[in-house]
Amino acid sequence: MSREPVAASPLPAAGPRRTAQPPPDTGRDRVLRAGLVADAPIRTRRVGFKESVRRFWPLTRGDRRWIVLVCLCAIVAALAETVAILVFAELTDNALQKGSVSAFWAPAALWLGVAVAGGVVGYLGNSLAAWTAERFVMRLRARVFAHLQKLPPHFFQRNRRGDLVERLTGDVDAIEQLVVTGLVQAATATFGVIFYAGAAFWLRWDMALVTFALAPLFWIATRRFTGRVKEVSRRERAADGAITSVVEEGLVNVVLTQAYNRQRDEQERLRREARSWLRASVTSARLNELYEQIVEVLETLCVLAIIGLGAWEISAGRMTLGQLLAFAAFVGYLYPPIRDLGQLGLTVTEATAGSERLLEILDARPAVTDPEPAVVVRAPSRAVGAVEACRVHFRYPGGTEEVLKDFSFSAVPGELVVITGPSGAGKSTLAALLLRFYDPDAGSIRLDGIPVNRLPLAQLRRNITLLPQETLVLHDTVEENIACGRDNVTHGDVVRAARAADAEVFIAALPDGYDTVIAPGTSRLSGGQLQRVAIARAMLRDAPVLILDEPTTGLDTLATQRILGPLRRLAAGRTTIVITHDLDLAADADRILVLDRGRLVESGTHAQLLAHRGLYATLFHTHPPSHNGAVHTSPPVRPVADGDRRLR
Ligand SMILES: Nc1ncnc2c1ncn2[C@@H]1O[C@H](COP(=O)(O)OP(=O)(O)OP(=O)(O)O)[C@@H](O)[C@H]1O
Repeated sequence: MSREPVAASPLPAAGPRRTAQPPPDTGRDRVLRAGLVADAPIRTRRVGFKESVRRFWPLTRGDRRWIVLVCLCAIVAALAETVAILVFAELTDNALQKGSVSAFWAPAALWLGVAVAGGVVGYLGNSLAAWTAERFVMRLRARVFAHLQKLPPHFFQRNRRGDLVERLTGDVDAIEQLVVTGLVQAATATFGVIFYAGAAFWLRWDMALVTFALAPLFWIATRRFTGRVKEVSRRERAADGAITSVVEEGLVNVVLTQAYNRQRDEQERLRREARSWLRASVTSARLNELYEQIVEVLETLCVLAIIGLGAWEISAGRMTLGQLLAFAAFVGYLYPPIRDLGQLGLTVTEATAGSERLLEILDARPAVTDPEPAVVVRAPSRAVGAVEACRVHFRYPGGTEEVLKDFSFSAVPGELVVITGPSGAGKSTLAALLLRFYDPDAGSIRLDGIPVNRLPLAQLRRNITLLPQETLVLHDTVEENIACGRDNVTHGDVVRAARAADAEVFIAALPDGYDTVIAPGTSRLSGGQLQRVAIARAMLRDAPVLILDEPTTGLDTLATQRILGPLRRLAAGRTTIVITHDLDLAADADRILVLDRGRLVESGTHAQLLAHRGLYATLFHTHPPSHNGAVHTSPPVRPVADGDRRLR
C-alpha cells in the first residue's frame, strides 16, 4: 500500500498565483468494507478529535519550540508573498502601464529580495516541519511498540499480527497528520487567510466583502463530506491491516499452503480482502475528487465575480489595473488556505480513525505489572531456585472455564519435575504463571518462598529460563542468538556454551561460523540444531530454574538423542520442570505430575504411577515405542519395573 509523505508542506509556494492543490490523499490508499471490519480482531472504540489530540499531544514534548518556529516561518513566508503582490501592483501601474524603466528597478529589487527571503524561510520551515513530524512518528511508534511488548500472550493470540503491524505503520503516520502536520497546516492556512484577506480589504474593502461573502460555500462543501470520509477512512485503516495480515500469514504458512495445495484458497483470501479494499479505495478517491471539483467551480465563481466588478470599477475610474491584478492575486492566494482549512477537517477526520486504532493498543492493559516499591521483597539477584505453586486457580482473561483448579506443587534445585497430561490440561499455562505472564486468580506462585508478584518482573524472569516448544530465533548472527538476553558476554562464553550444547561442530561448519546470520523460519539449521542453539542460549543465561516446554516435539529419534546430552548438562543442579507428552522423558524424573482438565490428578515417580494404573499408566501404554532416554543427570537413575526405557 502506498504512503503519502508524512509532512505535507505547510508553507505557501512562491509565485504570483498558486494553483489549487488537490485535497491530500490522506487515506493513503483507501478503504474497505463492512465484512472486513467484522473480521478485524480489535473492536474499535469511537474516539473524537479532542480525545485524540489530548492523548497524543504530550508526545510533542521537546519539539514544541520547533513547531512554533515552523509556524513562524509560515507566517514570514505568507508576509513575503503579501509584500510581493503589492510590489507587483506597483510595478504594473508605474512601470508597465506608464512604460517607465526607471520605475522598474527599485520595486524589482525589493521583489527579488522578498522572494529570496521568502524562499530561504520556506526552505527552512519545510525542512524543520519534516524533521519534527518524523521525530513525532518515531516517538509514537516507539511508545506503541514498547506498550505492545508488555501485553500478555492472549492479546497476540486474539489479534492478527498483520493488523498490529499496520497499526504501527499506517496508523502512526495518520496520527502525525493530526498532531504535527495538521497543526502546522492550520497555522499556515490561518495566517495566510489573515494576511491575504487583510491586504485585499486594504486595497478595496467593498470588493473584498462581496468576494468573501462566497467563502462560507467552501465550508458548507467541506462539512458535507466529513462524515462519509471518516467512515471510509475507518474502513480503510482496517482494510490495510487485513491485507497485511493475509500477506503475512500467507508467508508464514507457505509450507502448509504448498503441501496442502492451498494456493488458490490463499489467493482467494487475498483477493477477497483486496476487493473490499479496492471498493473502499475507489469510494474514497471519488469523494475526494467530487470535493475537488465542487471547490474548483466555487473558485471560478469567485474569480468571475472579481473580474466583473473590476471591469466595472476600472471603467468608472475608481481602480487601476495594477490594483485589480493585485486584488485578484490576493483572492487567488486566499482560496487555497481557506480550502486547506476545510480540507484539514477531512484530514483530521481521517486521522482520528487511525487514532482510534492506536488507542485500542495503548489502552490494552498488561496482564501483570511490576509490583509497587512498597510491596517488593528484597531478594538476592540470583535465586536459589525453589519453585512452589500453592492452591492455584486460574482462568484466562475473557475465558469461561478455569484452566487450573486448586493446583499445588513444589520443586527444589537439582530436582527434575515432569508435568504431563492430555492436551489442553493446562501444562503450558502453568509455565505462563511461573514466568508471571499472568497472575493466578487465587493461590500463589513462589520463588524461594517469595510470591512472584512481589519480585520485580525483570528479576523474576532473569531467574527462569524458558525453552518453549518452538525455538525462538532472532534475525541476527548465531553468536547474538546465543548471547541473547545477557549483557557483557564474550565470544569465549558463547563458544563454551555452544560446546556444552553440542552445537560447536555444526556452527563451525556454517559459512560464517558464529557470524552466520539466521532468521526465524531459517532453513540453515535443522530443528534439532536450532534446539541446541536454544540450549546454548539457556546455558549462557544460567538461570537457576529451567522450564522445558515439549523439548523433543518435532524431533526424530536421532535428533532427540542428540539433544538429550546437552539437556542433561543444562538441567544439572537447576530446578528443572519439563512439560511433555513424551513419557520417555518422564521415566527418570524425580516426580511426575499428571494434570487433567486443570487438576493435578496423579503425582509420583514413573514406577509409582505405573503401579497406580491410573491416567499416567494409560498415557504411557498408549505412548509410541521408546526412542529417547531421559534428561536427568543425578542422582543415578534406578531401573524401573516396567523395563528401562532410557538410553544412557
Ligand atoms: N490465551 C488463552 N485464552 C483462553 N484460553 C486459553 C488461552 N491459552 C490457552 N487456553 C486454554 O487453556 C487450556 C489449557 O491450555 P494449555 O496450553 O495450558 O494446555 P496444555 O496442557 O499445555 O496443552 P498441550 O499439551 O496441547 O500443549 C486449553 O483449554 C486452552 O484452550
